[in-house]
Amino acid sequence: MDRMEELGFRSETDRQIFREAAAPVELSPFGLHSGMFVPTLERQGTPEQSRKWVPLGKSFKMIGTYAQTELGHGTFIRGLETTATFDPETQEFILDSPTLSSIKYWPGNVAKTVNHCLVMAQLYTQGKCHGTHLFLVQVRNMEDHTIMPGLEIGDIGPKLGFDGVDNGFMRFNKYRIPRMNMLMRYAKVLENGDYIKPKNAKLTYGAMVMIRVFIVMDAFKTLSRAAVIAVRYSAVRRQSELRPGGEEAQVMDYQTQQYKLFPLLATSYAFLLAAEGMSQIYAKISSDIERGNLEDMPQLHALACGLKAFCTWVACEGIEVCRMSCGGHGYSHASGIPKIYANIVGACTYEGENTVMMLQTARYLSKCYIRGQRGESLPELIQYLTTDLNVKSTLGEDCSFESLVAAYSHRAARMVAVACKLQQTNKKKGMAGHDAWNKSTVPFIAATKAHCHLFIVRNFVTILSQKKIDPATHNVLSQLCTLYAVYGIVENMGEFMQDGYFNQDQVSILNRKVLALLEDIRPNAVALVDAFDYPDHLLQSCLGRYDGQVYEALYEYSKSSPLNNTDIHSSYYNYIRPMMQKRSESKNISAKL
Ligand SMILES: CCCCCCCC/C=C\CCCCCCCCCCC/C=C/C(=O)SCCNC(=O)CCNC(=O)[C@H](O)C(C)(C)COP(=O)(O)OP(=O)(O)OC[C@H]1O[C@@H](n2cnc3c(N)ncnc32)[C@H](O)[C@@H]1OP(=O)(O)O
Ligand SMILES: Cc1cc2nc3c(=O)[nH]c(=O)nc-3n(C[C@H](O)[C@H](O)[C@H](O)COP(=O)(O)OP(=O)(O)OC[C@H]3O[C@@H](n4cnc5c(N)ncnc54)[C@H](O)[C@@H]3O)c2cc1C
Repeated sequence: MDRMEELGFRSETDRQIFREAAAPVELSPFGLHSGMFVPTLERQGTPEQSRKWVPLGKSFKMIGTYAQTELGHGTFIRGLETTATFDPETQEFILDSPTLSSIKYWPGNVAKTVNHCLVMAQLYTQGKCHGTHLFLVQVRNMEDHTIMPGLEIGDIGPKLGFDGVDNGFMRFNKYRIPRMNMLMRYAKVLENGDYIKPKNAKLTYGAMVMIRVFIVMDAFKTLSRAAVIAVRYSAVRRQSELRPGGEEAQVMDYQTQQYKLFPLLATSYAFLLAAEGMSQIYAKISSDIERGNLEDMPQLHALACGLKAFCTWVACEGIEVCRMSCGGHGYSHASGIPKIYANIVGACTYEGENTVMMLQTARYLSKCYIRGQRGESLPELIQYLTTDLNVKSTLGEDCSFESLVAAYSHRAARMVAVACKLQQTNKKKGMAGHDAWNKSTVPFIAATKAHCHLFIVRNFVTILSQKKIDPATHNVLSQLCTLYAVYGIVENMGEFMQDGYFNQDQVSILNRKVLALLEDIRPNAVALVDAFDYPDHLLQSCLGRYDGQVYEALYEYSKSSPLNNTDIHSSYYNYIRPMMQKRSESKNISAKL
């Protein structure tokens, strides 16, 4: 923290880059403090509350996290059981964990690190429940870091990854906090206990929307790092004879290796641009919301949910492909890839479990579809829903951007229509609304993935069409954009072909194009990963080193393994030798052994 001050790092992005450089493969134990706790105080507190608490948070005089999930509920926020009951006599809220399932469980850094939490709890005042709200709660003594009386706090134990984060549990036993510790920017409890409700109850969910936007950028960062490692290693690794009797080939010269890695390289560039686009949309709409204009809040929620789920699912699958494309060495921590995977795969769950997030976007698409059918105007990003589904593709040998975007628009519009019609058919069969919805959610998930895929392809094309880029760079980026789009069609051909949108010749064109693009990109593959400019320190990979000295690095890495500190391990003396001695004393063992 002090070093960041010395270096004059003011922006959160610069600070995050510094944190990643300082701790390249472990998530910071202060990440949630900086990424969720402080921004939520800024956005959900009154001006007075922000003025009081944000400086304390930014100077680390107060260290906090976001404590929402409980043993019994993570997804269903309205089902959270922690209570915050207002006591007008003492002007306090009484926080309580009334049941075993209400114990806060999972909040990052709650176990040993933080001294404060933002706690999501059901607000009760004047005998009435007003739903979930956020409360600032001191959980440890500021002098000696002991747990405050009335609280039970601990670590939840080992996890798949996220080792730098002490996820914990926390139980409240009639724990009192001042009335003014409720974040009251949008909802308030007056001294007499009167509840002033917010313009929109979902404003208290704002912190999650913000982090979902961050996670889209995380999906890019993690996938691109794995791609850098795998592509560089594929340039160094020689294995097997491509030409009989010739020298062993760079594995990157095998078409199958190119088909594994180059679409992921293209996806990395697509996700970077999508994350930047998402961040710009978030900045605009969240500032509108802060000024009281909530009109685009549903669109922001739907886009953040959908992209967070789509990008983390694709990134995690892609990181695994990168690992496997490095053979045995990819399975070693020396490659750096297992750690990348272990730290990001949780993102498919945290900040909104991906399926549930996709269904939020699906719900928004369903409503927009109905509005479109009525001829009502739709937000620009959704206008494709009114695409004429009788139109066929005009795709030619050149696989133009226009024909590719049209294909993705058609696919998404068709799939949303199929899901909505199933939902409507279910209703006509007499199903209740919630059953008609539930019995159409599988097609809605597929349609929502198509919707997100369209956003990313269209965004990539738009940026290439609008940005001033030198011709050589534009040519290579256009190859990546075309590869991302064509590969997505080839890999999901059934969804594009179901209504005969492409003819047989066009399918052949696409299958030929994806292979041709692999050859086009091959000469620039290493340059395209070098362009991300990740220092070796950040990659922590013997396989992805900039200098390509892979075997030297692996040998040094292995020699440094703690198991090599002694030639004979204590297990020989404690177990192996006694076992062998016992065997050799046995009568039926031949002395000749
Ligand atoms: C550890 C390292 C951290 C590093 C941190 C950063 C460091 C530095 C900073 C910058 C760099 C950033 C890099 C960080 C990268 C990320 C790190 C993340 C760390 C991981 C920490 C994890 C934290 C957590 O997991 S916190 C808990 C998250 N929990 C959830 O997300 C719960 C998900 N569930 C929900 O959101 C809701 O239950 C729901 C939306 C699924 C349903 O809500 P419900 O009230 O039931 O509403 P529903 O009936 O479905 O819908 C009613 C209408 O309301 C609309 N709506 C719902 N939600 C919203 C919303 N948020 N906004 C707007 N509108 C909403 C919904 O659409 C309905 O509308 P309709 O019109 O009626 O259809
Ligand atoms: C690494 C990590 C860090 C975390 N950090 C924090 C933190 O700092 N603070 C915090 O408060 N929480 C944190 N969490 C908790 C996290 O937010 C929750 O785990 C997440 O919201 C998912 O909720 P859940 O665990 O209840 O899953 P569930 O919702 O129980 O998921 C189980 C299954 O049920 C399905 N499901 C649930 N609801 C529906 C539905 N309506 N329709 C269809 N299917 C459904 C899901 O798709 C899933 O397949 C963290 C979790 C992890 C893994």
